[in-house]
Amino acid sequence: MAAPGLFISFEGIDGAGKSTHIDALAAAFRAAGRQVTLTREPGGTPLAEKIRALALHEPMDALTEALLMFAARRDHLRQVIVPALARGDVVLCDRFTDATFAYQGGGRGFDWQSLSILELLAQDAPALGADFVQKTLLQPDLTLWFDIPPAVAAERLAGARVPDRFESQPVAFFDAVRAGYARRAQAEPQRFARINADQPREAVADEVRAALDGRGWL
Ligand SMILES: Nc1ncnc2c1ncn2[C@@H]1O[C@H](COP(=O)(O)OP(=O)(O)OP(=O)(O)O)[C@@H](O)[C@H]1O
Ligand SMILES: Cc1cn([C@H]2C[C@H](O)[C@@H](COP(=O)(O)O)O2)c(=O)[nH]c1=O
Repeated sequence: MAAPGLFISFEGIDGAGKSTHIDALAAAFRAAGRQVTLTREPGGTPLAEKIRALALHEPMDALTEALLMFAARRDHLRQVIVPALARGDVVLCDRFTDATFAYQGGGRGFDWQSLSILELLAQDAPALGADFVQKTLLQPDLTLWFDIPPAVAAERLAGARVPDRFESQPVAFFDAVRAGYARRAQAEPQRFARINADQPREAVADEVRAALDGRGWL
């Protein structure tokens, strides 16, 4: 019998270092014989990538930003995530719904209750496909939260690329985003693994591997 699908998300403030570790984890799963779908949010489909370009570069208010994130996510769920999980793939996703609560909720100050309603709407089950039958919201099986002080992340990003709308925010914004992630992690401690990202790459990789060990996935 094919292995059931597995959904792992990678979260953290900009520059935390999550992208650095996604490819290594994909290689580990492939070496274990698993089919891997590597994707990201906002993005992952042609439509969602167009939304990403708008959300990262065009001026807009917090509600517009939140609506765009969920619109992109719905298309991504329909086109990529749900079909991949149904095939039995390991889905490695660079950000998912926790990012909306952390950035639009924590960072922009948008209220969490409204975000929860949008989350429900974006996952409206019948329209996600006949195979998508579930009673609860789709959440990752594991969320790796790369936690780092904003000043350290900013130093890593400095000069690396032209900053987008989020990357150009002040440290205080990322303090609030980080607090948003902490709140999500506290609410669902079994799903979240906090990775201390303020360490050399090898030490971070060891923590990532330790978070996977014991779950029987690799
Ligand atoms: N442990 C580390 N120590 C020092 N520098 C690191 C470490 N991990 C990653 N970096 C560097 O920090 C920068 C940001 O890393 P990366 O792009 O992986 O972060 P990210 O969390 O994916 O950021 P973003 O969400 O903004 O794309 C890169 O230049 C990367 O080489
Ligand atoms: C999913 C999601 C993302 N964001 C923000 C977080 C980042 O600043 C960018 C994505 O860029 P990355 O370098 O690929 O991580 O978008 C957000 O504000 N809300 C979300 O839901």
